[in-house]
Amino acid sequence: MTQDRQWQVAVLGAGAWGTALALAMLRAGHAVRLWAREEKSVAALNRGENPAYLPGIALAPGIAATTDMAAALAGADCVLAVTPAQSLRSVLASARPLMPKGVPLVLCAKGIERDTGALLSTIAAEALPENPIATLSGPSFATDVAKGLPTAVVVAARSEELAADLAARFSAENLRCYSSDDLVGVEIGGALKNVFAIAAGAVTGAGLGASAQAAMVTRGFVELRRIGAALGAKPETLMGLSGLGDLLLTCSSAQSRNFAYGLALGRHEELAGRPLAEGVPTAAIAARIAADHAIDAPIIAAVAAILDGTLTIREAVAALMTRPLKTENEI
Ligand SMILES: NC(=O)C1=CN([C@@H]2O[C@H](COP(=O)(O)OP(=O)(O)OC[C@H]3O[C@@H](n4cnc5c(N)ncnc54)[C@H](O)[C@@H]3O)[C@@H](O)[C@H]2O)C=CC1
Ligand SMILES: O=C(CO)COP(=O)(O)O
Repeated sequence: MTQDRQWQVAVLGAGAWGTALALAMLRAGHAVRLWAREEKSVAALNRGENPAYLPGIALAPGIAATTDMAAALAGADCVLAVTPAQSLRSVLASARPLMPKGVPLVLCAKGIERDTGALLSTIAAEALPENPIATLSGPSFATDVAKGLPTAVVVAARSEELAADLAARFSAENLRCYSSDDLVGVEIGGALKNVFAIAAGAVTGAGLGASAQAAMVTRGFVELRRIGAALGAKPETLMGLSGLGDLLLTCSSAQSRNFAYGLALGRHEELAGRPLAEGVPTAAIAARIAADHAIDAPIIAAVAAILDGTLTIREAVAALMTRPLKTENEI
């Protein structure tokens, strides 16, 4: 990488994904400052580890971790927002007075704001109207990226030029970034797949079989496309990495925290204190968005009802299996 392509990148959020992306940015040749909420995370990160979120993975030297958001953001050419979706609004409110003017803000969380139904790009546009917004999504477990395993993601922005520039700057030997001008489509794919990953885990946990699993993921994908269409996503985006790609990954692997959450749900195990499962808040708001748009989304509605305790998995399956018959291609 030539010197003029080297950026100062600020990463806000030092959990599994923020740390993995900080490493990816280093590998792509950038200088990286990583903002963490907790002092103890900073001390560990500056020792080359993140035992709370990426246990057992040695971090290459070069990430400058800090709890001082002003120091993290000072002089940044680009900012990655990598805290959970439900905290984005408050994190960006803190960043607002410190944010370098005009630099791209790349949203890396996957979710929809539970209380308002706002997409993360809407929250960001309200909080930081002077910064161009992009999103990075796709099938990418933090541990895989942190270990430098080959991974492909998509970077989207309304400006095709910005998306292509970010994708080129973020790509490295083992991180291949495609670009897209479909910001909303990429966001929706990443947010909604988490709901189906919970459902897939629950199907497995409840012992409903591989056939049920495939049917659920396929029909879930129909619901994702319906909601995507209503919110302005391009259909082909949802057939790509952030959509089908991330569904394939997280609906088939207990490495996914959403799948693991569903697995615990299906097995009637304790749910409190589990790692972050973004699909939990997103299921509730996605069900409301579907209802508000009169979109038929029975799997999302079932997941939301199971999570709020008003439906059992057994009842959900019975209801889904006895819905009126229809042609398959009704979108
Ligand atoms: N872990 C993964 O494999 C991937 C995660 N993502 C997405 O990235 C986002 C973050 O996920 P992870 O880093 O994996 O989560 P995590 O649970 O590993 O870490 C979350 C981080 O955010 C911080 N945090 C939590 N609430 C906060 C708040 N209110 N204010 C400031 N900081 C706060 C925590 O201290 C922690 O450092 C999620 O939306 C997730 O869906 C996307 C792709 C891959
Ligand atoms: O989004 C992810 C991989 O693409 C990570 O999924 P989980 O949050 O379910 O672990």
